[in-house]
Amino acid sequence: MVDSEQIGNNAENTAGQADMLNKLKQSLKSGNALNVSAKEGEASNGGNAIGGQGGNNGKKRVTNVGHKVVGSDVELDTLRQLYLPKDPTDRIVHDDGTVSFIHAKSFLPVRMLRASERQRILVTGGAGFVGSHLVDRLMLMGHEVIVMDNFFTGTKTNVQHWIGHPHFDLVRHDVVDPFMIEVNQIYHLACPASPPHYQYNPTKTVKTSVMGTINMLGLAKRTKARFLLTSTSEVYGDPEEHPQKETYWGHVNPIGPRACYDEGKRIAETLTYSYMRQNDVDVRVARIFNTFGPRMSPADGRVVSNFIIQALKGEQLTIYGDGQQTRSFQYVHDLVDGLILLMNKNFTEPVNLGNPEEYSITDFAEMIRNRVSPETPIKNLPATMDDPKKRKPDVTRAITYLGWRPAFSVQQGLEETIECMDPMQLLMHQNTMYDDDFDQDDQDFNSPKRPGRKPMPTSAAARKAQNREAQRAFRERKERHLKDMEETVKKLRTDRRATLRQRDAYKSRAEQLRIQNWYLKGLILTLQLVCMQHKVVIPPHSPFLNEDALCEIAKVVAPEVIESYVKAASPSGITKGDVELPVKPEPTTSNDAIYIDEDMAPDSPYSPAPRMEPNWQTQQHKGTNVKQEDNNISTTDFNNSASEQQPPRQVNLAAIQHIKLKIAMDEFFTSTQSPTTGMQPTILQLAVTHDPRIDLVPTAYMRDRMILFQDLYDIDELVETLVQGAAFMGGDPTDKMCWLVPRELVTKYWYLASASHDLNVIGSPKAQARLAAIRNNESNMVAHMSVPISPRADMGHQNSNRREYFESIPPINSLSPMDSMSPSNQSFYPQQNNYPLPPR
Ligand SMILES: O=C(O)[C@H]1O[C@H](OP(=O)(O)OP(=O)(O)OC[C@H]2O[C@@H](n3ccc(=O)[nH]c3=O)[C@H](O)[C@@H]2O)[C@H](O)[C@@H](O)[C@@H]1O
Repeated sequence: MVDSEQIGNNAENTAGQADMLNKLKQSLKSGNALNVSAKEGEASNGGNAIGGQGGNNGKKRVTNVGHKVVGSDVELDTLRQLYLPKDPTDRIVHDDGTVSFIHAKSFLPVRMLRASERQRILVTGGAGFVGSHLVDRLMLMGHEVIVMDNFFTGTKTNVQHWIGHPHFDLVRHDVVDPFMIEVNQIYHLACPASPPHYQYNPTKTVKTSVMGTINMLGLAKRTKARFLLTSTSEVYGDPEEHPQKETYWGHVNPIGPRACYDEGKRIAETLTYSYMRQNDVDVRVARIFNTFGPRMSPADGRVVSNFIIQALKGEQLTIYGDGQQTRSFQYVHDLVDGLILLMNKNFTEPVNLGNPEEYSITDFAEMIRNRVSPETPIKNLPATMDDPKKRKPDVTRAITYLGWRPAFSVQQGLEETIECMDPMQLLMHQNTMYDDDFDQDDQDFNSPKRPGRKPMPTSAAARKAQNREAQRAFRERKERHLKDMEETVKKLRTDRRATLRQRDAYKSRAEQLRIQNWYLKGLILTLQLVCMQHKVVIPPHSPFLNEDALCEIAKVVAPEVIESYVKAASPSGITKGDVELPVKPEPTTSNDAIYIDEDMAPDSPYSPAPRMEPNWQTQQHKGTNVKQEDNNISTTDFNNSASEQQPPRQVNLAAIQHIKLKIAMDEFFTSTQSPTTGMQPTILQLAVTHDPRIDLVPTAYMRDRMILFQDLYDIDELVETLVQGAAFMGGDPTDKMCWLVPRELVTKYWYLASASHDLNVIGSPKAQARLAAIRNNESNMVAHMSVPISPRADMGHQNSNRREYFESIPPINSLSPMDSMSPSNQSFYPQQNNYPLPPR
């Protein structure tokens, strides 16, 4: 269990790690943090080496590596360019999490070799830690290199700086499977080398060692290539001889956890020499001792990378066992030198390649701790099984036959390795697949989960459980996604239906407007023709003719025209004497004022100035009380006498009525598509000046009468009665037969109706049939039965209004016969039934 205090401390540690690493790097460059005492020309082995043959005492700081004799010599700085961490220049990482790769690439210069000197070299495992350094050197030497790797422990990043080079090829291939290629040399490195890696899948490790080596030896046999096997110090097992010479046969537990690797390499050596003896394959065998250097993965699990990372992160250094076991560590460039020398020298016996600088693991841990972070604690964990107690190479053979000895001190190698640790990689390196090797108590971090693949559990059961969990999560995600999709589709369908409905409504409205437009154009044309016929000059269009305009018009038209206009606009319709030009109304702030258009309001900045409405727009209406409430305009108290004192109102009743009538008429004409000849102006309309509202009364007969008797009635009251009470029964709206009007209209304004028509209509079978149909709600006519003209009546109200309206009508046979044409004779009208009659 990790206690909460420790978690808190660890969280702080994590936050400061990036800073800490950067500081370390900085100070490392200036040689301070690690207390590095190794200077050029100064002997140094850190004082911890157990010493031995070929020790590093007195070693100079290395600046050049390789051997001229085989052409592998190169400056260390050149190699450093290939592995020192730097910002990648071949890509641009974008803020949205995408990356653009740039193809333009420059490579380090490689040696120019004659064709006869240039070798085609296959490096199996060439993308791994050791393999990639070998590839760098072979490339710089001017050879053609083919890297084969299955990327189990290797990465493309290790060799990416050569990808695209004409001398370089990269093949993703598992060496367990046969591979055909024409080559001159084969460096066979492919096999995981770190104990946690090779013990992860022991069977695969054995297959890789055995089948991989057979495949490569077969290839060498066929192509007559020279074959170099990278064997290991592990073939000596837990050695009883110290230091280990190549002649020592080893001490290996064939059934232990390390056997897959130890025995695999031993059989690989057996196979190599079998092919040599049996098939004349030109072979080399290198027995590699513990090696470290740049490009070691933070997840490698071997002691050098583990200790460096732990020290850099301020974690406990983990020593397996008592720490008295020894190892000899060599820097990777020395190993690569040895491998190239071995390949190119004529020596077929196995050769140890290692640095005899020997350390106990405890000493090595303290050395790294003291040089990186002295406060870092060291912790002992249980020993791993079959862990060799000591290991140190006898490199006499390498010195004698190859002229090779390790050049790098462990200190210099460590400096370079630490310098090359990528801080980002270190921070990412938490909870690796090997965490299970440690007790839970030893987990320094309870780090937040990182996105991406989970670490691979070590046990098969845990892997299965992880797979099951992943599959379940995937299923759930899929189901959620499908559900979301279904809902989206449903919503889109609903939206589509609504949009289609709206589109249809717009279409039909557009069609109505088109017809209305056509009709209005026709009307204007007709009016123009009439005006031409009667030599009337049409004044320019203006919603309100002001004083100036009227004076202007008066210059070109007869004075009677102006007089007519003013007369029509005056409330009484009577002018006294000379023409009375309308006066400009006083601006009002009364709440009762109704402005048809906001722009026409006196206060509006858009109001045309000077502007003067005709008087009829601002008159006070006798007996009429118009209120504006919730946009509803109600007219009440028709019968109030003129004597009743009403406060003066700036009410535009005439304009409102005009608009109501106009809207209603538009509706009729667009819905019924009836012929409109009935709306053509009558002779009286053309000849006699009259209130413009009369022009909107649908029946010509009624219009004429209204003009004739316009001095006898109150136009406002009459129009209001029509607007509120007239009902359209369908058919041609200009046909008086198609209208029902309020009873009041017939009784009060009897002179506007025709008694003979009344008789004819009521007594006619046609009227009876119509009314019967209306009452029974059967006729198609009912479907487009119209309604009170009032624009307030929407469709929803129309039906109920209509029903109530016609239900109040008695059966036709109960009506009293009209026995007189006299308007004064009230028996002429169905008194008791109180039902309205259509206008004549
Ligand atoms: O590096 C190498 O060249 C060699 O590494 C391994 O050999 P081994 O000596 O077991 O390598 P490490 O895992 O680095 O272990 C070295 C010693 O350090 C100890 N160790 C390792 C890791 C750690 O965190 N703590 C720790 O005490 C191990 O128990 C062992 O005693 C491989 O088995 C060899 O094939 C290979 O040649």
